[in-house]
Amino acid sequence: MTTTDDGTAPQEVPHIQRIEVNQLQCLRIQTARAELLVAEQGAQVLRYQVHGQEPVIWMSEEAAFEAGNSVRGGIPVCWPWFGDLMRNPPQVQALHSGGRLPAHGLVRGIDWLLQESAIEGDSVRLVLAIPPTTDSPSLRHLPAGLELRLEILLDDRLHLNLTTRNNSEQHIALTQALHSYFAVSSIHNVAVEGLEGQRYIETLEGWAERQQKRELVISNETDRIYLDLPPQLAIRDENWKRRIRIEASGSTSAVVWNPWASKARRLSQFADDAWQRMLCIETANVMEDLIELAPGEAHSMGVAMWAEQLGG
Ligand SMILES: O=P(O)(O)OC[C@H]1O[C@@H](O)[C@H](O)[C@@H](O)[C@@H]1O
Repeated sequence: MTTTDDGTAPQEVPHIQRIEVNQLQCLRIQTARAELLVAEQGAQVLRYQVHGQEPVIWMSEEAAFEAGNSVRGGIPVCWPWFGDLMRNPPQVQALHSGGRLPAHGLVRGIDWLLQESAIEGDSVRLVLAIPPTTDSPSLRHLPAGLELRLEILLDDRLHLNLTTRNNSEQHIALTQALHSYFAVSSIHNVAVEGLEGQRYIETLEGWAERQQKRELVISNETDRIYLDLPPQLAIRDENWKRRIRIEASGSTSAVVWNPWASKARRLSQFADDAWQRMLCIETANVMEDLIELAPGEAHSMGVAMWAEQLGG
């Protein structure tokens, strides 16, 4: 039998393993090509890295992996509202009055339930769902019967698909995001492709509407909501000679965020210089791209991400 350097039997790939990272129960997936780590809390992707390459997804060196707190980095799920509830469309605000109203909604810090895990050839599929709203203290103000699940598929790419099903008896409105923290060689050496000519809301200057003239380069604190987007965006990274492709479905809005130096000092689980190594491009349904569902209706928002060599 072949053994690895530490004398243990090599594990077949793909495989799915349960591990604990500090206080969090996680699923670690290895395929011949890549590694993926997903926390049951928040159904949060914590790591996505193709073997031998720089990580696609950034994780904070100061991440705490604590129960009840969203981890800084990875891909938090924001639902059923994005950002500050008071900045959301009135239909979304109307649904929430009681209980805590934290930024980015209610599901980042709660345990999701693993509903499916399957190895299909060289790929691995997981499905996680929030608990029934009536069972969860944090969700009990939501209409009974509102369901949310995240399907995660790892093949040559990472695919996430977030589905809301309104099995309640009332009309609902929500905003949401897959809050992806991408890893970059240096924020000073990347450009975001695909935003040229698009409308955006500059949240740092009174939520004024602007138009993106050229390709976006980040040169100061950035917190913008882009609207009417085509499905394909990309981060071109000259130092790492790669382009991260980001392909959205069921979404025409995206949030682009980098805190830059001064806000970085005020963020939790975030090193003072970490802003140079990350860039959030968050596939979203926000502002006028909100989701409205009559009883019985469902909506899926997805993102696929992968890295290509520059020039390829
Ligand atoms: O610290 P949090 O709640 O994870 O939010 C981080 C950032 O998330 C981004 O999506 C927002 O646009 C920013 O305004 C916010 O600062």
